[in-house]
Amino acid sequence: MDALWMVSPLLLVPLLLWTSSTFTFYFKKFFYVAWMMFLALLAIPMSVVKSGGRDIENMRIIRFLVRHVKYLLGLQIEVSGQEHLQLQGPYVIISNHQSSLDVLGMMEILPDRCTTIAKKELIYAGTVGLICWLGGIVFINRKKTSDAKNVMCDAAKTMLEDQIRLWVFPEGTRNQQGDLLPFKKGAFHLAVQAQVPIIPVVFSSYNSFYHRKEKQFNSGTIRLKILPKIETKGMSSDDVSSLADKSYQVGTSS
Ligand SMILES: CCCCCCCCCCCCCCCCC(=O)SCCNC(=O)CCNC(=O)[C@H](O)C(C)(C)COP(=O)(O)OP(=O)(O)OC[C@H]1O[C@@H](n2cnc3c(N)ncnc32)[C@H](O)[C@@H]1OP(=O)(O)O
Ligand SMILES: CCCCCCCC/C=C\CCCCCCCC(=O)OC[C@@H](O)COP(=O)(O)O
Repeated sequence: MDALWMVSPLLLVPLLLWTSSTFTFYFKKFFYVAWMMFLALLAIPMSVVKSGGRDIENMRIIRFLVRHVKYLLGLQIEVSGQEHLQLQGPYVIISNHQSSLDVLGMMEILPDRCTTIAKKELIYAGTVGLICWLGGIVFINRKKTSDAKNVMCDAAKTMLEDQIRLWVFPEGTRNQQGDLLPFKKGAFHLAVQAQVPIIPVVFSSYNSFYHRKEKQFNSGTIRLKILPKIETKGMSSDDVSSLADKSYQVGTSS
């Protein structure tokens, strides 16, 4: 009987931990990173066997392996406007960027032959970095604008030569304020140089279930709205600013 009295409060500890929302926050964050690292570890040999190295077709493997992760985190993803992605050939997708959780929404709708532009630091993220490289992700150095621009100019050519679609986060960084930061110009130069349409995608705010400051990570729904394409045919570099402004307005009003 004495032993039971000593053990029962101890049994409460995991229960209290489990119900504490701060614990849930850290647990889910840790689990997300660890699980993605593990999935990347699986994806690396699969990609090497399938394509022999860096190849955009490896994005199919990544997309397939990531799609269940939302369930493990208690998230649902609702998509509208899927028909706007049913275009032939290359295009540029632009979307707002809130957190690394955006990868989940991205993999939900990622079209074939589509990869993304990311900061070069991501390549050092262990197995995740390696699978990003194998998936053909285009890395840019944000601290060296001229290098970043050159890489994106090359990407415009590769898009056409290899029939590739590119996903760019035109805010250039993560933003959790529920609004849109001013757009950088790279995505619009890219679309104009390749003369391909832009497809805006709007992620709903994560604030209803995820708060970094308050350490909250509850269950919730991510809504993805795919908007009609914005044409760039016939545009030149002089039109880039107005194209960026127009895309920004489309994004803020959706
Ligand atoms: C199976 C397991 C799996 C595990 C996980 C797998 C994950 C798999 C994949 C998911 C990966 C997701 C990764 C997400 C990562 C997201 C990011 O990293 S976001 C950060 C990086 N991205 C960006 O920064 C893109 C947006 N930025 C830009 O486009 C910028 O414009 C820039 C090219 C970086 C330049 O930046 P900056 O100089 O600060 O800004 P601007 O004001 O835009 O430009 C200055 C000046 O230059 C002109 N200009 C810009 N680009 C070009 C160009 N390409 N060509 C010519 N000129 C250009 C621009 O017009 C400005 O001049 P102006 O006279 O003022 O107009
Ligand atoms: C050994 C190194 C360990 C590092 C572990 C980190 C690995 C991350 C693991 C899982 C997350 C999977 C998805 C990763 C892709 C998301 C990357 C991301 O969102 O990068 C941030 C970038 O957009 C903007 O960054 P800044 O806020 O401007 O800076």
